[in-house]
Amino acid sequence: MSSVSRAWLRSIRLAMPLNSYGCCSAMNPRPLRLPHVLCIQQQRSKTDNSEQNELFVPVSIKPSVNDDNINVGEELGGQLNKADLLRVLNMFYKRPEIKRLCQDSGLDTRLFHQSYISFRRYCMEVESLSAELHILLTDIINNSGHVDDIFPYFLKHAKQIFPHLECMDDLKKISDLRLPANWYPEARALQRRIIFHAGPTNSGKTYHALERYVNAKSGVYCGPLKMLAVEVYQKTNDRGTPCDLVTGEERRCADPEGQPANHVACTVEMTSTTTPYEVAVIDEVQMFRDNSRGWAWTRALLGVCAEEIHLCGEQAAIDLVRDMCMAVGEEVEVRNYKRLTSLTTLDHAVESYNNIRAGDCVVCFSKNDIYAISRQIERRGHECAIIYGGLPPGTKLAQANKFNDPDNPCKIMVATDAIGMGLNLSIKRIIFYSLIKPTINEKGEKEMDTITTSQALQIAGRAGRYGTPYSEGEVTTFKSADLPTLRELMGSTVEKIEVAGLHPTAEQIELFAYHLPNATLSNLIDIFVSLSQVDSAIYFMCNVDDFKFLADMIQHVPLELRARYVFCCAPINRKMPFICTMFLKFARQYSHGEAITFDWLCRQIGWPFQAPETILDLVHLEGVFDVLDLYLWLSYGSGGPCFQDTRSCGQCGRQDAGRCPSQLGVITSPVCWRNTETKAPNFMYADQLFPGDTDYELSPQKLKGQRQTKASELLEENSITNTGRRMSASESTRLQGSSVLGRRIKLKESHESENLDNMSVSVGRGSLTQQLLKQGLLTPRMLSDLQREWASQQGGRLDDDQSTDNDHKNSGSKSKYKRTIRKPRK
Ligand SMILES: Nc1ncnc2c1ncn2[C@@H]1O[C@H](COP(=O)(O)OP(=O)(O)OP(=O)(O)O)[C@@H](O)[C@H]1O
Ligand SMILES: [Mg+2]
Repeated sequence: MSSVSRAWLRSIRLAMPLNSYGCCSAMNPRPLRLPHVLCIQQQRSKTDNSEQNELFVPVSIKPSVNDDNINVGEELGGQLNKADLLRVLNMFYKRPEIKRLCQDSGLDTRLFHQSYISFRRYCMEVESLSAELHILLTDIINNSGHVDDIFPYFLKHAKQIFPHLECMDDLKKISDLRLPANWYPEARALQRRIIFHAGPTNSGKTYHALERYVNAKSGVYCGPLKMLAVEVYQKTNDRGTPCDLVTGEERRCADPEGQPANHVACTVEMTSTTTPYEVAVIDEVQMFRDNSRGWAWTRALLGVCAEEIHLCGEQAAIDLVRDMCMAVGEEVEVRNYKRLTSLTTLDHAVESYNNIRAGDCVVCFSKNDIYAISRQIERRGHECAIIYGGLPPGTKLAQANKFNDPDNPCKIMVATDAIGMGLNLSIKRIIFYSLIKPTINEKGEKEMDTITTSQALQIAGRAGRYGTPYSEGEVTTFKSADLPTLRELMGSTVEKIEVAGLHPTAEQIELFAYHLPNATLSNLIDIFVSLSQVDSAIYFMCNVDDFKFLADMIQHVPLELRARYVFCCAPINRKMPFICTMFLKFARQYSHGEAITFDWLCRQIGWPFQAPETILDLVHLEGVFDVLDLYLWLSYGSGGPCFQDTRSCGQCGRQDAGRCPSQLGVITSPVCWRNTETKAPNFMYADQLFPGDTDYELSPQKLKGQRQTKASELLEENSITNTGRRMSASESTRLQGSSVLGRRIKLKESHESENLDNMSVSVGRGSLTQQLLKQGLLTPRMLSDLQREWASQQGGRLDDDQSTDNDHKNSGSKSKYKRTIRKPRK
């Protein structure tokens, strides 16, 4: 981690007084909830100025060129002796009076020292000093002037290399985040009705809010996950209310002509704060406290222009919502709900893969575990649906649909906590494979920590959903040793949510850049965070590490600040080098004004590619999917903490900028899809940077739709499950030594109980069977007939062990088929 990041982290530690997750709250107990005015705090005290000052990087000063070669100072006062000059300057530096004067002018010891070094170098090296300074220095050397008289010249120099000294008050004003509600004048002009649907998981909170939404004249649903936004989009359209879908990477219009519908289901980051709605639903509002995404919920609550706002979430967030709304004079009506079905914590762990049965969902927190668990389950003849964060949304949805489909034999799910919020899945029993989740700490190090009560309850809450075949949910662990911890978590109540996230907006950063034109974007963010003031009784500054990481990565690429800001908001996994490389390439192409065509993209990602054969191939493919997602995200230029807050599109002047088809246009004028003069769609202009294949007749939405389809086809076809099945033992051997991940996977595989040779048989067979089923060449019935026929040809009888195996009882004929074919190979 760079020293800047470290400094920033130090500052954010100070800046986040009461993070409900973090150690800060332990060190710094939360003050009583006092009226706002009383508890507004500056994030750090004056004594912390030195930490702030560390963030300011001196600007190098180029000496002015003396064109006419006339050195007036030298002509009047004679040439300066360098040794004498150095002596005088050092004398100046050592004077305590000067130090005091500097301190009064905002120069702490560090800034004073840096300013002095720069000033000394300037005086010693410059071709000709200003006449006044030259004469003053000559006088001091000749004992006819006082060394303190250098101070005004020194201070002028210091202000040149540290421009913030001139505008500290302005910077503090810009970074004053104490009244975030004032950022949304449209919302403030309304008298909004706020209804909080509070209760445990599966209590019908979202259901009741959505009932109101669907029946309203217009509405926006703001969800925490793309999957949830898609679920609402589909359900709303199914009920005959046209509804659009807006996520960072995707736009779907209910209307074939692309006319916006009155209803929109979006991810919370995409909420428009300028479009008026009758009803807004903001789901999973306990996410206010999320360290990286919390700002999006805060923005949605404070900014959405709706007559009625329905919030759904944990009871733990009620007080916080009340406080936030009280500040703007809005009352909160709370509706409490009870869980609709039972959820029982079992008193025994699962312990063996043989005990996994239909309706089970095994939850783990690492991709390696996903691979290992799904293989073990598939080896026992069960098909698995797999959901984890890194999978593309389309694939996740397909997996969820497959699992929920009563006619699909796939009845076991392996998932990470990506399923943990709001989703309705046909799960009978949640099995925690582990209760330890890796997290990245402040120093960027990986830490293993037990999941929080809220996480445990949210994940467990997926079992026994109302309206599914499993009306009684169960939760347990895989290992017996974890059971007491789970019981403790399940018996705890979620801690009150104290603070909601905030994030600097593009406008604020732009104003900072105006005052500090030489600072890098990452540095501007550091300074902003460090200077900012928040009402710490209610708000905290979200973590901006990812933003800064991307800003550092593209710092050397010449970009306008707004475009740079858009790039840095891209939701990418910075741990994937391939994605980072592509991110840089996108930024470079953009900077050169070169079109980022789909053909160009395909060349970069090596399209068309073959189906992955090893886990490393698969990991790479996931990276490719993310790159396609990034491409789509950039082509919409969406997301980011402030984009939809722009009052009107910079290019076309459209007021409802949140719905402007080219959201990037709202921010970075070069790619607005409308012609500035005529306000007519301007496809050439829009397609300048993210054009479609060749067909400029299509609207940008359609072009993007095409790419989206192409992308999701790739994603679908090459999902992890297919790859997992394709992989054989010999193939996985090739992973050995090829990367850390490869080595880890190899290690895991070598510990797996069954031999890999067997796996390759069943795995390969599964894949062919699936293909045949998919192509319609084989029906499930034909398959079971075939299995029976084959079994009888092979000697017909299942051995005793197999016939009593629980797996077989639950998974039907398919598992028998696999066991039977293994025997001859042995
Ligand atoms: N009154 C109802 N009539 C019919 N179905 C309902 C009713 N209430 C809830 N449901 C259904 O029950 C399931 C769970 O409800 P819902 O998703 O609203 O729960 P929730 O409280 O929002 O849960 P979570 O906290 O997990 O998001 C959904 O499939 C929903 O459609
Ligand atoms: Mg819900």
